[in-house]
Amino acid sequence: MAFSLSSSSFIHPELRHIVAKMSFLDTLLFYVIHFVDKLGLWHRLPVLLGLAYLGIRRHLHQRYNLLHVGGGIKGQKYDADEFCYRTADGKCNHPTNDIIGSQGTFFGRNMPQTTSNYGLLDPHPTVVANKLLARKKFIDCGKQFNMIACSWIQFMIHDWIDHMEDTEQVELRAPDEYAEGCPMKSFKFYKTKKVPTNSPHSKTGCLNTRTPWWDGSVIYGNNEDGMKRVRTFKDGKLRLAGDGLLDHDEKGIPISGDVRNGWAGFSLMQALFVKEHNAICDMLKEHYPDFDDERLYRHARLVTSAIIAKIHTIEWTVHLLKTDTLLAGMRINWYGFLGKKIKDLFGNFGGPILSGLVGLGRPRDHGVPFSLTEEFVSVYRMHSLLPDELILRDINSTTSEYECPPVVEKVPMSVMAGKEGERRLSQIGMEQMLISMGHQTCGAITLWNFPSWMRNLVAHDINGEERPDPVDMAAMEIYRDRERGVARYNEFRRNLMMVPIGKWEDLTDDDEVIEALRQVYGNDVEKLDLQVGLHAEKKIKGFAISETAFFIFLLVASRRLEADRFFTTNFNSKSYTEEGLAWVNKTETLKDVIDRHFPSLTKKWMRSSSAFSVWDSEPNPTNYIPLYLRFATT
Ligand code: HEM
Repeated sequence: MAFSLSSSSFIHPELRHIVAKMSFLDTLLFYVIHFVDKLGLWHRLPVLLGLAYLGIRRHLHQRYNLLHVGGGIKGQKYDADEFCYRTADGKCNHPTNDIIGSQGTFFGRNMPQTTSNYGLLDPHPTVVANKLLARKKFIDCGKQFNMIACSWIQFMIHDWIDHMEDTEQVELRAPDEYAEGCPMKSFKFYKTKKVPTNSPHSKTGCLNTRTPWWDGSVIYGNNEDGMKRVRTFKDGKLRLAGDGLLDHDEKGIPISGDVRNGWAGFSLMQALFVKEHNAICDMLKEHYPDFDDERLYRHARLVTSAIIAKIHTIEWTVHLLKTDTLLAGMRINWYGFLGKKIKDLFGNFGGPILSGLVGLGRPRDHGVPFSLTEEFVSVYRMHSLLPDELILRDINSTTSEYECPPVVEKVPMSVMAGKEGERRLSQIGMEQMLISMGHQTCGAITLWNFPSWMRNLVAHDINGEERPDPVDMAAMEIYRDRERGVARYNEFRRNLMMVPIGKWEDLTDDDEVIEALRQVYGNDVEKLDLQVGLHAEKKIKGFAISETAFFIFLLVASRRLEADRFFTTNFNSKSYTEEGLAWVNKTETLKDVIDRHFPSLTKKWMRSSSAFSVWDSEPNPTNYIPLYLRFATT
């Protein structure tokens, strides 16, 4: 039966082999989304139907787009009651296997490694970077997203993912005919480390040097040594300098959970959440005077990590994908269809749809142990969010309320990175930096917008030390996806059950882009690199990213919550304390966190509805949300 359905002429011929693997019921569900996809319709549907479409899609991705890598690594059972806190290296979170999700485990996959035979240099990454990625003129993303939003996502990336490097280097040398226009004729970098996996999907896999859980490792570190470095071992608190910013070691490297490839905006986010952690410690100590340093630290870490996850889910993502359907969808992920008020009153009684993923009785991994995936890394390559200059504003000006303060200086972003960035940040101070970033729009995720300064970038190693060989990040990103066997754009879409493109006009209506694509890839749409496709794709109104990238988010954003014991079984007062849970519950937005530490700052400077939108923009009109969804979205 499944065969006859899958071979139906209704299904795009290139998707039939995927459908052939499906159960009868899933094939029927696939028909529904495929029908909607063919009409290009889901984002125009009324909210409830849009949510139903996304619900079906997520279900199918959970069934067919989660592949476990590294079956050979055997973990052990452990006593979950004894480890009812987030450990330094991410061990002891999966209910029955202590290793899953810990530092140094494999990246998973959402689809098999590419089956295409294109070579690593076909076409040359430098040519792709020059012709399609390099910024000609800064393209901003309007009022939707500001530099705080841009720094926030780097803050998240450094919580979740980073590939372990090999000790062997590779050199990329621009072909002679293009060398002229290149910022660097050649550059060297370390290969990604590949290790045997014992998995059917891929013989080798890559290792994550960070803990993939949403555990705040960006401020707490990814192992015992990292954790010791950041703690004061007094009252549960973390180290901060006297000016409220991160402390530094004798070499000028910040003391924080992750110090690789940072810049002042990223460091500011770290410092803000260290402040939050320390404020939670104070609150807990007041309510529970018997708690010792260790207990205060453990509870405060759980609470801080949950606040970070919550802000990302119900605020940052909603601003990235600014549509009513996603506003409802993301809040339903946290609070459920019945909304916050009902959840506050009755707790989790209705399962994931009615009461949300958070606080579910048990973690759910859909039969595939939790990890973040290669494809997830690829869709988060969003360096075009970064501008070329940071615009500093005069916060002592007599500007009237909510007006954009005047510019005092435009500082090249390259200067704001690394140690020099840290030095500048301590001169600028937290408040001026927050207000300046709040008022600056960030870059749009589109072609010809890759920051110029990152094409000759001094990168940093895992200890925050400068690398001797600068790199062309734009070319390197193309190389990385190929090196890691991530499918190119069309194969990626097919694997996500999306209709592939047949010609360049299916991707974009921009003639200039089509001409440039032809120059680089000829008429071979299969050759199109994933990054180029994601950046060129026509966007859904309100979305700052492509639809193709979004379907990976749809799967992984839920998974980060529902697979984690501390957002499900252990999201309770025993692990978090009564007061800790109340702190998570009352914190809804980044503005709430900023207000806690700088009580008059947003009142004076922020007109926008969210700290992630440009601050002098008009607040959102109350979105049209149908009556039956009002309680879910407020
Ligand atoms: C000043 C800011 C930033 C600098 C200097 C920077 C630099 C770098 C460098 C050097 C790498 C490693 C490249 C490699 O060896 O493959 C990297 C990886 C990456 N960056 Fe950034 N980055 C910045 C901001 C951002 C932002 C805003 C995002 C947005 C999401 C982002 C997302 C990523 C991702 C997804 C990776 C891949 C990680 C992996 O391979 O596991 N970065 N970045």
